[in-house]
Amino acid sequence: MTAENSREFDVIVIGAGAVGENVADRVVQGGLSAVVIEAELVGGECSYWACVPSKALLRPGSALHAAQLIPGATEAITGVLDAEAALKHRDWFTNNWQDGSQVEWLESTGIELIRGRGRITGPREVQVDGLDGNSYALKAHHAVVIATGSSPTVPDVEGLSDVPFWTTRGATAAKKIPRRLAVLGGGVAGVELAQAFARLGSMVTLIARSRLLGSYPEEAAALVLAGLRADGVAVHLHTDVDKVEEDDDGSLTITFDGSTVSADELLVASGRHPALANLGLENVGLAADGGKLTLTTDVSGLVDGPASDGTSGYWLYAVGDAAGKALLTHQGKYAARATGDAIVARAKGKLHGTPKPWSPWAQTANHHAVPSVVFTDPEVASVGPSLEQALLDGKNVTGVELPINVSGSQLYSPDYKGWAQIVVDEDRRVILGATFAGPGVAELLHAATIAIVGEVPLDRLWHAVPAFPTLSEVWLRLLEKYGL
Ligand SMILES: Cc1cc2nc3c(=O)[nH]c(=O)nc-3n(C[C@H](O)[C@H](O)[C@H](O)COP(=O)(O)OP(=O)(O)OC[C@H]3O[C@@H](n4cnc5c(N)ncnc54)[C@H](O)[C@@H]3O)c2cc1C
Ligand SMILES: NC(=O)c1ccc[n+]([C@@H]2O[C@H](COP(=O)([O-])OP(=O)(O)OC[C@H]3O[C@@H](n4cnc5c(N)ncnc54)[C@H](O)[C@@H]3O)[C@@H](O)[C@H]2O)c1
Repeated sequence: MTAENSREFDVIVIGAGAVGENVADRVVQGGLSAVVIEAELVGGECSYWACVPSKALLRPGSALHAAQLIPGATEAITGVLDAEAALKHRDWFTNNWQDGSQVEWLESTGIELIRGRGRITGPREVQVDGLDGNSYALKAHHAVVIATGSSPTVPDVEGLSDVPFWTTRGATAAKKIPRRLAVLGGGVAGVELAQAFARLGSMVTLIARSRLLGSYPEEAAALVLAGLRADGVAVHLHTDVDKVEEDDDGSLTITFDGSTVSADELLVASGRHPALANLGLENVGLAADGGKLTLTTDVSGLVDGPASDGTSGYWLYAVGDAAGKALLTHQGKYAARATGDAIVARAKGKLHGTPKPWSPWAQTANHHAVPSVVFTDPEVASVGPSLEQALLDGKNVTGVELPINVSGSQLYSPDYKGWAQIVVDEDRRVILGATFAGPGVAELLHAATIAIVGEVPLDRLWHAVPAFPTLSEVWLRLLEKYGL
């Protein structure tokens, strides 16, 4: 028996991942009412099947390896990783896939939650098939926000649809470590999870149709490749998978390049696309273009289309993975803060039209400074364009590159291997991009992000003195090599 509940809110947010939660938080802080609709767990992919569990699975291996690299500590290491304890730690980190604490937080902020699947039925209107069996007809006074995240893109490989395989959900929520794991895809998810499982005891084969980490500089990817190989991962690059078959004993045979590999599990990590299917977008004139639906948004997250054509005012927004720009939690949350604040500002008549760059309502950094970290060992930390990308963009730039070899890296380990690159805009003499690869470099990244966002002139950056003996001394070496 279903009851129809008609409700009205200032803002309706579809999807209670990290991004949806943040939009709702900002609008409520701005004095508007908000409801979030969630079909699965409050907290979304990052908390339960992505960032958090994958990092929990990687951290024991990187902690052990860091100790193994330094004389004095190496001698103290007499055992191997305890996979069962690592899985238990991962379970703790994901709250055992229970979202009670996140629901408590929602309640404490005054955001209403409706559990169910949301679907847009018209301008400012959302229908929810509630998990409680009820149906909800919701109306938004100001805005509907699509924060539905992304779904794995599964490649068209012969036999794949007939066999059981893991997407990143299967891998991050694994209950045991498979003896043999095959990984299809050499992007961030593929390399991180290949290393995590190799260090936890799996024999891992990674097959990538191009090089590893295609959007990062080759020198950085080469260090990650060496790290994977040192952990015993068999890596096959520039290789297409031809066929996947299930054997009588339940194992899988993967055929590629005329050879085969057997595996107990296959992880398909070949990219993601915005989760926009069955969202009712056709009801507001947004149809799939050539099969896949993507949305175009302005700097405030406003969807380009019927919602911004002036007929029904500004009301439809997309943020986070659903907007398809930077599929990263921190960048999605940044976009969420800007979108939430833009909705409030428009509701209060403080914002008309498109917000100015770098105003609180504009996601300007999405176009200049998106930081990302590949949490392998060695790590890769990058922000802004690589030299290759900047040159493709037609910028007048100089690249400065060097191996990381400073007192801080020697202190880290006598065998430390790292690489760094900065990209200098010659017209403005500021840094446009930076990449660091090596153990422990993730914490170097925010300095680069600040230098880029703040457009700090190189001559002033020269006065930012790195402490001795830290990895940050690489900044000084880079500026010296540039010619300061
Ligand atoms: C293996 C892996 C590791 C990652 N590691 C990192 C990392 O270390 N750092 C990082 O920054 N990023 C990482 N990411 C990316 C990160 O997980 C995403 O960028 C982030 O989760 C996006 O947040 P979101 O809120 O946009 O979407 P999601 O977290 O996917 O949330 C969307 C929510 O919407 C709900 N939903 C969807 N459709 C509907 C509907 N119709 N009605 C109601 N609810 C709906 C879903 O159930 C979901 O809860 C990783 C991704 C993967 C796959
Ligand atoms: N540390 C992090 O921040 C982190 C970790 C994991 C994932 N993520 C995010 O999640 C997103 C998805 O990660 P991902 O690794 O799945 O995507 P990705 O886009 O980084 O990599 C996809 C890989 O799959 C390969 N591929 C695509 N189609 C293929 C095909 N038909 N056959 C064989 N290989 C194919 C690509 O060449 C590429 O190597 C990323 O965009 C990233 O932003 C972030």
